[in-house]
Amino acid sequence: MKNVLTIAGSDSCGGAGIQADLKTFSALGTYGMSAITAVTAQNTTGVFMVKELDVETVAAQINCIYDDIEVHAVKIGMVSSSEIIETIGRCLMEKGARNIVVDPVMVSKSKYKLLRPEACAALVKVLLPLADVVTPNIPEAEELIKGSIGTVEDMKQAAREIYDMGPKNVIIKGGHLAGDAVDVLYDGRRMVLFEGPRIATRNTHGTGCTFSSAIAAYLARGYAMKEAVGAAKEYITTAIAHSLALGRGAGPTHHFYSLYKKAGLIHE
Ligand SMILES: Nc1ncnc2c1ncn2[C@@H]1O[C@H](COP(=O)(O)OP(=O)(O)O)[C@@H](O)[C@H]1O
Ligand SMILES: Cc1ncc(COP(=O)(O)O)c(N)n1
Repeated sequence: MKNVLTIAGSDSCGGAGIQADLKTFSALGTYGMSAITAVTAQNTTGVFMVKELDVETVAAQINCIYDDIEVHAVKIGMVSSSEIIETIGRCLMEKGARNIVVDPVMVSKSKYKLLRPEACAALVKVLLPLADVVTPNIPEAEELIKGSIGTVEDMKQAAREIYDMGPKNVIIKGGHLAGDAVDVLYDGRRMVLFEGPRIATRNTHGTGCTFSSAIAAYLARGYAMKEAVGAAKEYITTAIAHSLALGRGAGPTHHFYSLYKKAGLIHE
């Protein structure tokens, strides 16, 4: 069994954040662990409250996991303040963490700011250089490069610019553009495109969390980066295709569809 850690925010409605990450880790046959950075009160219609944890609590969660259990990959999601970002950076360096996936969460689909504006610089300075891969969506990539992205060519250029900020690989996710759902992976030498059909649904709460956690799970299982991203793309496409129309807003992805289908529990 491979063990994967998520360092992220809790989403009370279970569609994004820590909850999406742990479901993804389980569905992909890995053992999931968590260090919570903030507790959010949210549902499919929006984020209603955010309570950041203090840095001692964040550090203690990370340290006690690394002191006891082998961590084969770690995914970092919502980290709202510079202090928490710096603490995570320090802990991961001290513990020699490997297979680090950074999802630079900034704003929720429901338009709530999950990263304090002044913490963006710390994210770039501390987390990007530690990342084996960073996975911005289009608005996050635009914020990082301070420019606008409207085409796949723009995504490639953004990937080059973000690569220069220090991560070993960059994926720009195309979920926010029109047309097919195209993601671009850049490793400093080659640009690889992952193309999936765009699924017509409003139920995309937690897609970015699910995708980055799937990459972490596959890296933990020993996949090379390109193969991990390809497998994660298949996973997220299936999870969106069978997403759940829960609540009055954007419903969540379905993590157990592939497993249930294989077990003969789903008949279509
Ligand atoms: N409607 C959709 N149909 C198919 N794939 C999608 C759709 N929306 C997003 N994706 C894919 O889901 C993954 C997460 O992307 P995105 O939604 O852009 O991230 P985020 O949740 O961070 O905004 C990417 O692989 C993207 O291409
Ligand atoms: C705790 C937490 N982490 C991340 C997201 C982003 O997910 P989305 O962009 O789908 O709203 C979220 N809404 N909540």
